[in-house]
Amino acid sequence: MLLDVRNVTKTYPGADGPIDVLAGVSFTLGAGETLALTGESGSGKSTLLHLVGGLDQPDGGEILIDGRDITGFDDGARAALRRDVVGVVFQQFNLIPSLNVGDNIAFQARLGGRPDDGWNRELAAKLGLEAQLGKYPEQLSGGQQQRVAIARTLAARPQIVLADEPTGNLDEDTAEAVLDAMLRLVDEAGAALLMVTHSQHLAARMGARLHLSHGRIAA
Ligand SMILES: Nc1ncnc2c1ncn2[C@@H]1O[C@H](COP(=O)(O)OP(=O)(O)OP(=O)(O)O)[C@@H](O)[C@H]1O
Repeated sequence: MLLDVRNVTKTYPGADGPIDVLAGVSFTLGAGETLALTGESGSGKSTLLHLVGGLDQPDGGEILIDGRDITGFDDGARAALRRDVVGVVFQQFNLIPSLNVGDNIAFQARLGGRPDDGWNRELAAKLGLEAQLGKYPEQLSGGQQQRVAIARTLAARPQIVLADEPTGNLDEDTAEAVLDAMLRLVDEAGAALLMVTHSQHLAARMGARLHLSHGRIAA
């Protein structure tokens, strides 16, 4: 199994005592599978994505990626995980202002030692960014920046794509096109996608759905 999340817990300190944001969450995600993560604001969706992406540590439970429990990883191993295995698309796009769109797209793949200009061009075409390749992030609209961030993540060919509302800033048609591209690319690359979305419509297009409520997965 590509991703195996077992009984993960995470507690944050709150004004009225500790808050059990995740109170024992378990699920699996295999190669080629897509999973929509839904739940009310504050239900712990971003927290869960951060844990799977190795950006934060759970208080309990195990997160196995390709059979290896990442919860015991040190900082170096977690950085390697994000460089080589897991790709994240968060709500902040974190594009590099001094690099043009083409170089932003290529950045992560180059960092991971997997540069592939043909794949980058294909991604730019699929995400409608061909005309923007020479531009800099500040010259782009929010939706264009979001598509560059998605292209950059997919360019590195991660086995697991984690996306936190990746189409949140986009109009309906563009959101649909971006999801089309992500699903197709995940399918072609045999990767897996875990995507937070508030859109029931987009969630319905994913292979399965995980609904978080009160720290647990609701049936
Ligand atoms: N670093 C932190 N310290 C303390 N509390 C936190 C921290 N990060 C998140 N929380 C709390 O944990 C809960 C879950 O937050 P999280 O961002 O995971 O929710 P979410 O489901 O992604 O929400 P949204 O849909 O609004 O993005 C919230 O109550 C939040 O205030």
